Amino acid sequence: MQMRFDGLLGFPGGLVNPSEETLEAGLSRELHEEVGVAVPVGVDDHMSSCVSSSCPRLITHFYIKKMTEAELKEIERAAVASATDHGLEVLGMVRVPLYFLKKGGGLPYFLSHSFISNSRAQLLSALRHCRLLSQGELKEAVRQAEQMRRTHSDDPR
Ligand SMILES: O=c1[nH]cnc2c1ncn2[C@@H]1O[C@H](COP(=O)(O)OP(=O)(O)O)[C@@H](O)[C@H]1O
Repeated sequence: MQMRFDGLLGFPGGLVNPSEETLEAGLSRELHEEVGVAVPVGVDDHMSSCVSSSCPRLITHFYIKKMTEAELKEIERAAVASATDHGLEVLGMVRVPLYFLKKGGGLPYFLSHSFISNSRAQLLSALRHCRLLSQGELKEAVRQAEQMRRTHSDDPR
């Protein structure tokens, strides 16, 4: 995922006007700006679509692209070295911790942060779809994250 300019976590991507280009062409263009390398995206990579709760004229389309660790590392390097949006719209790529540590560390803590739009739900559906974590582990991570959020909101400031 990435840290966005507004301080929220989200996925690489952006707005596409479907009367001007296909969703996949628009996503490939945004990926090039945000991660600095060409990542070919096709209709077969489409995972889900959803009307945005914040703006009914906006539809969020989510794509999953499987890659090797070497490909991921190349993207991480390019995101800093050559992405035109680095330091502007994107403040850095982040890896999602797919493990549990004591006291909610790892995935639960990650999920307790703030995410743009429905990207948190998109992350959870991708982890489920790719079977990177079991249904039980995901439920437990969400439960611990909610508990942590409640604790934080009680913190005196
Ligand atoms: O990772 C994401 N998942 C779901 N929706 C997102 C995500 N990132 C951005 N959005 C939605 O898309 C809208 C446009 O995002 P953004 O302003 O970052 O696009 P841009 O890169 O074209 O400027 C946001 O207001 C938000 O509702």
